Amino acid sequence: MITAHVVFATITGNNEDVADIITEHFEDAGVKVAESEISQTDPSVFEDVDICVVCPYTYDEGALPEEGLDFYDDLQELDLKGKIYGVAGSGDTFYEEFFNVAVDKFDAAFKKAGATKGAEDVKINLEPDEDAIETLDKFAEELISKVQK
Ligand SMILES: Cc1cc2nc3c(=O)[nH]c(=O)nc-3n(C[C@H](O)[C@H](O)[C@H](O)COP(=O)(O)O)c2cc1C
Repeated sequence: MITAHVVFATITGNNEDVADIITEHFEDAGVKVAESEISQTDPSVFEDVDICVVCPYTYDEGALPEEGLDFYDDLQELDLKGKIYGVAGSGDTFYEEFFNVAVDKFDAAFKKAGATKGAEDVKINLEPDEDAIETLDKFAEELISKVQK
């Protein structure tokens, strides 16, 4: 059975919604999945699953979630060779060049840990709408198919 862990950081709920959509897709596809909030999670949980996902918000012109800084630092120190990862976040296009910068930063952290990118980064604007849900379903599907290869 394929296993996955989805970690989210949220202030107003949008990234929890993003994580819920991905988690539900995994469940419907028969993937054994856990979902947790970033400050309550040690990144070493990723060592025990096939698919690793982070859904972060971006704050203060490109800043990572404050409560996720330890997680972010520790993630880069892990050895995640052979793991499939994906990053999907919600930001706000109002912030222009800083739009969803935390997604790029987590992508770099997973790369540093040696994990394999299973799907392109997803950058959602605010609350996920119908189009965003479709994009997130595709994202989850791609991650699963990458494991099956
Ligand atoms: C003070 C402040 C700063 C923000 N800075 C950024 C930013 O630099 N880039 C971005 O994409 N979104 C930024 N946002 C928007 C949030 O990332 C966006 O509303 C996101 O959907 C919040 O996710 P959450 O509902 O999971 O907390 C900012 C929001 C606030 C209130």
